[in-house]
Amino acid sequence: MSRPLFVSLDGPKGVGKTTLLEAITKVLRADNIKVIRLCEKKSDPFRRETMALVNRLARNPCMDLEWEVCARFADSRAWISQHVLTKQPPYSIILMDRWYPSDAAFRRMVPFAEILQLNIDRNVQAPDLHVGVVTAPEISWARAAARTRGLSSTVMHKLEDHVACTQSFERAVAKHGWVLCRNEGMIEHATLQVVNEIYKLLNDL
Ligand SMILES: Nc1ncnc2c1ncn2[C@@H]1O[C@H](COP(=O)(O)OP(=O)(O)OP(=O)(O)O)[C@@H](O)[C@H]1O
Ligand SMILES: Cc1cn([C@H]2C[C@H](O)[C@@H](COP(=O)(O)O)O2)c(=O)[nH]c1=O
Repeated sequence: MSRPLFVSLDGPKGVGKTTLLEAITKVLRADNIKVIRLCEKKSDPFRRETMALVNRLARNPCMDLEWEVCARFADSRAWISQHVLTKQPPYSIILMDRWYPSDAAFRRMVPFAEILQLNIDRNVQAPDLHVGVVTAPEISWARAAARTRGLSSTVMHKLEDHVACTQSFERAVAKHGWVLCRNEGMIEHATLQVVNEIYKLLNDL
């Protein structure tokens, strides 16, 4: 297959997505594979306005605002799909830090399935391999808090919200058949699991 293979890693805060992406990149590049590392947050030209809206939603939770937030995230991903993903070189692997349904797992009012549909309706590119990274919420919460940058969340401040978000990701992974990667153990184990999934996919193409 000459088009790039699109792999996304998603999951609650602090589960180790960035750490894992770095480790996977090293392993693949050591095998002479062209790896393009992307991050939804940094590829999105409308990010500042959207996060301002997410902040407003956190202060004033209501259905209309929540729909607006979901639509904006989906619009941004449609933009990235069209202007960034299509520009990547053939025979490469795109590793994306967060993609849909990231925001869906943070939402409490708009149903998960409807947020997925918003993305599908806008032709947001679906990943070839969708990896949901999780840990027990207490572990990711503690790991995130111990980082120099801390939790680094604009709106996520309570462990109970993080627990709900983790459960939401776990349900989505099970329901949609995404690859579940538990990262409670050593990072090398999680890395090997995801790399093996990527090689399986490459072999099947
Ligand atoms: N398997 C592991 N064992 C121990 N510590 C780990 C493991 N994986 C990641 N960590 C550590 O956990 C912390 C959170 O990891 P990381 O920043 O990669 O998470 P993240 O999912 O990218 O977070 P965010 O969603 O906030 O961007 C980091 O300090 C990282 O070094
Ligand atoms: C905390 C939080 C996050 N999101 C969405 C916004 C992005 O798509 C991701 C990234 O969040 P991060 O803080 O950069 O890890 O999640 C959200 O929609 N609502 C939230 O409360």
